Amino acid sequence: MTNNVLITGVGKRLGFVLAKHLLANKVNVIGTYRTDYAQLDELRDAGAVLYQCDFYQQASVDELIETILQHYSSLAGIVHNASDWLPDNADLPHSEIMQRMMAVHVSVPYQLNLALANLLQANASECSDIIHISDYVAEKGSKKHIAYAASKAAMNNMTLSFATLLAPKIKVNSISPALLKFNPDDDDAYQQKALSKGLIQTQAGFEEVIKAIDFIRSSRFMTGRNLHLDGGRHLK
Ligand SMILES: NC(=O)C1=CN([C@@H]2O[C@H](COP(=O)(O)OP(=O)(O)OC[C@H]3O[C@@H](n4cnc5c(N)ncnc54)[C@H](OP(=O)(O)O)[C@@H]3O)[C@@H](O)[C@H]2O)C=CC1
Ligand SMILES: Nc1nc2c(c(=O)[nH]1)N=C([C@H](O)[C@@H](O)CO)CN2
Repeated sequence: MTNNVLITGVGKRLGFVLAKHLLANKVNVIGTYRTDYAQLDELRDAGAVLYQCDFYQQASVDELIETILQHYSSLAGIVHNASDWLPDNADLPHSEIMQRMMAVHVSVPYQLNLALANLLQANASECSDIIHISDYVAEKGSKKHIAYAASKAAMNNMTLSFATLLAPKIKVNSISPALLKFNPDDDDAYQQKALSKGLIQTQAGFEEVIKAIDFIRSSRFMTGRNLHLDGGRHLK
């Protein structure tokens, strides 16, 4: 029985660690990357099949879909992890910022879900999964990442629509983390401010999401839901 899981954005951080975790658990990982980091060879050596795809280039997305449909007859899951955390003051026109946020967090997951639904239906086991990796700010808003937060909110709305459309075989859920892991250029002041926003004032770590993904994949009943992994931010 094939156990193929497509993960988008496996080049670094959560996507990379998640791919390693699933490979270690005998999952056939199909990964997409934009930048070809040296560490991707670790995934290749562990058996992952990786495809380069820039979600900002529709031709690249079309090629990815065509390639997956040609090479695979079933999928056990899709994890939409790829994401670009663009601030509204990025050195781009606001029109481009919004277009990019909607492309990577909404349009491409939408296209992949519809194009690959039959492969998810063909999965031999009882259920298949679509997991949208969203963000706590989808429900809170963000004064510095307005377009990003809006696109993650749209992603959560797609969870509701696709869960209804694809039930009962395919479960569709969101995971909404906050503060998983700082980026290297986050200074101490920023880190302290970000930590102070939660009741549990620590970085969750990527393992928090990996455990949530393992739970969702083991569930036979949860669909159309949003797992909040946010350290109690909603109560501050
Ligand atoms: N880290 C955190 O604290 C939090 C993370 N999240 C969410 O969790 C998920 C993982 O987070 P994290 O690992 O930090 O994310 P990163 O921003 O570190 O990595 C995102 C990945 O997506 C890829 N990507 C970005 N833009 C594109 C594009 N246009 N086409 C194809 N791939 C692209 C990146 O590729 P490249 O390296 O080439 O740019 C990278 O591999 C994301 O969905 C994020 O929004 C939510 C809340 C908190
Ligand atoms: N694609 C990304 N999305 C987000 C990131 C990131 O690094 N890449 N980081 C965050 C932060 O954790 C923020 O919530 C607090 O610093 C949010 N989304």
